[in-house]
Formats: sequence, C-alpha cells, structure tokens
Amino acid sequence: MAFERVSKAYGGRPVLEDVSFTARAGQVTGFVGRNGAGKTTALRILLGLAAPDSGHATVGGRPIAELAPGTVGASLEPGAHPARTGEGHLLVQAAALGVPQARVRPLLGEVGLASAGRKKVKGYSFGMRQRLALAAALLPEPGVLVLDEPTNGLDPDGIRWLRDQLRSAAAHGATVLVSSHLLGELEQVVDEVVVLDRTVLWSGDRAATLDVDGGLEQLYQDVIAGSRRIS
Ligand SMILES: Nc1ncnc2c1ncn2[C@@H]1O[C@H](COP(=O)(O)OP(=O)(O)OP(=O)(O)O)[C@@H](O)[C@H]1O
Repeated sequence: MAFERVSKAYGGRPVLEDVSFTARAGQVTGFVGRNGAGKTTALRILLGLAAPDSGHATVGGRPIAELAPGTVGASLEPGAHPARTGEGHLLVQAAALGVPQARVRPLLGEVGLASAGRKKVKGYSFGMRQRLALAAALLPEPGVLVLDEPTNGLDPDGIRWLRDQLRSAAAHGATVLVSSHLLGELEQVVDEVVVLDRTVLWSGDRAATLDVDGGLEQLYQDVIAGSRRIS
C-alpha cells in the first residue's frame, strides 16, 4: 500500500501536504499524530472515501476502486444501521462480499458479541460498536486491513484480542495500517511507524523506535518537538 505525494486541502486549508509512505505486506504499520494531523483524511483517501487534490494512494499499485470487494477491510465508517442487529449487519455485509454466512456467528463470538449479536445496534455501547466495526473489517479475511483508532472504546481484553488479530493478520501476509494514540500499546504490535503532522514527519521500523530510550512515546515527542527528523 502506498501514498505518493498525496495533498488535500479543505476550504483552502491544507490538511495533507505531499504525504508519501509505504505500508508493506506482512507488516503492521502504525500511523500516529496529534488530533487533526490528517490521519483519518489520509485513510479516507486510501479507501476512496475522499479524493486527493494531487498524488495517489494505492493498494498493490491500484486505486481501491479497481480492487475486488473484500480485498481491503476497514473500520473507518462502521455504518451499521441502528435498527439492525449486529448479526444482521454482518450477514448483509457477508452477502455483499460473497463471504459464507456461516462465518458470521463464529466471528461474533471472536469479537465478544456472541449474545449481543442478536440485539439491535442502537442498544450497543461504544465499545460494542467498535467490536462490530472490527468484525466487519475482518469478515472477508482481507489481505489489507485499515483501522482507524481501533482500540477506542475497547476494554483490556478487547485490546489484547485486537493485538493478536493484527499480529496474526500480518503473519498471514496481510498489510495492516492502524492509527492510534495509544503509543505504548502500538509499540507492542507494530513493525513500522509513520508519524504524520500534515506531512510525514518521521517513518521508521520497530528497531529504530526501540532504540530510543523511552520507546515510541519518547520518539514521538522528539519528532513532534522537531529534534528528530526523517533521515
Ligand atoms: N470533510 C471535512 N471538511 C473540512 N475539514 C475537514 C474534513 N475532514 C477533516 N477535516 C479537517 O482536517 C483536519 C485533519 O482531520 P483528520 O480527521 O484527518 O485528523 P486526524 O489526524 O484523524 O485527527 P484525530 O486524531 O483527532 O482523529 C482537521 O483540522 C479537520 O477538521
């Protein structure tokens, strides 16, 4: 997956400027940056939900619109209808993606919604909605996973489960791009890190982050303070 010189402005205000980086297959790439740094905008562009003013974001060298449905799993816009049950939501998604319906119940169990799956989404807590969004992203067993702050609302068990999912997806060759503000958590799961603030301020591998005393948290502070720059 690659961003090549992607720029985007809203109302004349630049939100992304010349953003270039690659997230590789078989790796988890962490995408970090302050509130408003442009992470979600970049992910939306990758997913074809927003158009860049210039540059390209591609998966396997192609824009997402050209890929078969289910190639990319994303948790950006959950969009579950409130009157539908969690199970109903996943069944509709499965039908649209050509995924066997039989995958839905076990997946609900995996994300901890085995009994809640039969209840309407409007009664879900924030964390339950997040779990459902993650289930929807994982449903087609995609080769590419794009998750925007997936730990938001998750309890400690959910966070541990997510960590295992991300590692397992990467171990099976998936390209995983995950944004998060939980740097201590992210540090445990990533192979690569990209720090964004309108443009890419820093990118490097896990070894480079662990090399820094204080790990990713300190590296992030250094990058934001300008004392560590992309080499
Ligand atoms: N559709 C839009 N119209 C106008 N401005 C937008 C739109 N989408 C995002 N922005 C602005 O673009 C900037 C970047 O927002 P974005 O959501 O991409 O940041 P982020 O890094 O994901 O932030 P956070 O960590 O808070 O989720 C913000 O200033 C936001 O207000």
